[in-house]
Amino acid sequence: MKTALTIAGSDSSGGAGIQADIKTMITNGVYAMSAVTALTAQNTTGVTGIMDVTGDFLKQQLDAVFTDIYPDAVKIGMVSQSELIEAIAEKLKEYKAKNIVVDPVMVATSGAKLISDEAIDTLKEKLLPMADVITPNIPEGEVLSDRKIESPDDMVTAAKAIFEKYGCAVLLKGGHAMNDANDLLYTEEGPQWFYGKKIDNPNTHGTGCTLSSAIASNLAKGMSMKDAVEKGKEYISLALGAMLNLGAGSGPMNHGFAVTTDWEVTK
Ligand SMILES: Nc1ncnc2c1ncn2[C@@H]1O[C@H](COP(=O)(O)OP(=O)(O)OP(=O)(O)O)[C@@H](O)[C@H]1O
Ligand SMILES: Cc1ncc(COP(=O)(O)O)c(N)n1
Repeated sequence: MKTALTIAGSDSSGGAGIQADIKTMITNGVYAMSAVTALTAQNTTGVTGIMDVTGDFLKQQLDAVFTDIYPDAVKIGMVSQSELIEAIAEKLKEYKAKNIVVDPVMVATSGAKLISDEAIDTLKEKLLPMADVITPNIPEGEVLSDRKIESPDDMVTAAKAIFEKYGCAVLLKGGHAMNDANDLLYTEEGPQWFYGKKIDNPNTHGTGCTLSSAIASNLAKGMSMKDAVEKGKEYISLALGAMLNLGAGSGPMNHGFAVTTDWEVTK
């Protein structure tokens, strides 16, 4: 069985962060592991508290994982402090991690800021150059490219700028901001659009976490970047389309739409 590691924050409501990542990885057929960067007290209406782990403890978790069950892919999500980003960069280099997917999480759907300004600089300097692919949404793409993104043409210009600056593939997600759920992948082969039908579902908590984990799972299984993105997008469309409706705010998706309860113990 292929294996994947998520390095991210815990979402107590289970729709985003580590919990979304693990549900996604299981449903996509890989063995899921985690290194927790922070605990959040969070539900579908907002984040009420964040408690970061220490850099040393994050390193301990990464040592424990990499020295025992080596991950075939690594997904990185919420990391709010520079010290933690530095710890991740150091350990990924030490263990020669492969298939690194960075979701540069900055602001939650509910509006809470999930990264310090100083950490954004460290992310740019230390982590993005190590990534195989980064998956910014439109506001994150604006921060990383230093330009406004207001049209599909702007998305191409921004993704190219990010690709050239950090030397990694860029999946710029149109999901929240543009009319359709069209995402742009920029690689050394240039731009490629992945078209998606916008699903009329307000429950989009954790869509970014979920897509990046699906891509990491697909890379772990040996897919090309294009196939990993295409299949990842299919997965998120089905999870959103399952129309789960939980909580008072922007609710979670049904990550386990393909999981069956129709099993029995054979005697
Ligand atoms: N309503 C929708 N219908 C179909 N696909 C969607 C919808 N909303 C988002 N997506 C898709 O979900 C994926 C995640 O994109 P999105 O822009 O929502 O990321 P994000 O803002 O980082 O997510 P979040 O911050 O909520 O975790 C993309 O493939 C996007 O196209
Ligand atoms: C621990 C954690 N990580 C990431 C997100 C972003 O996801 P979203 O923007 O969908 O709330 C989150 N809310 N919580």
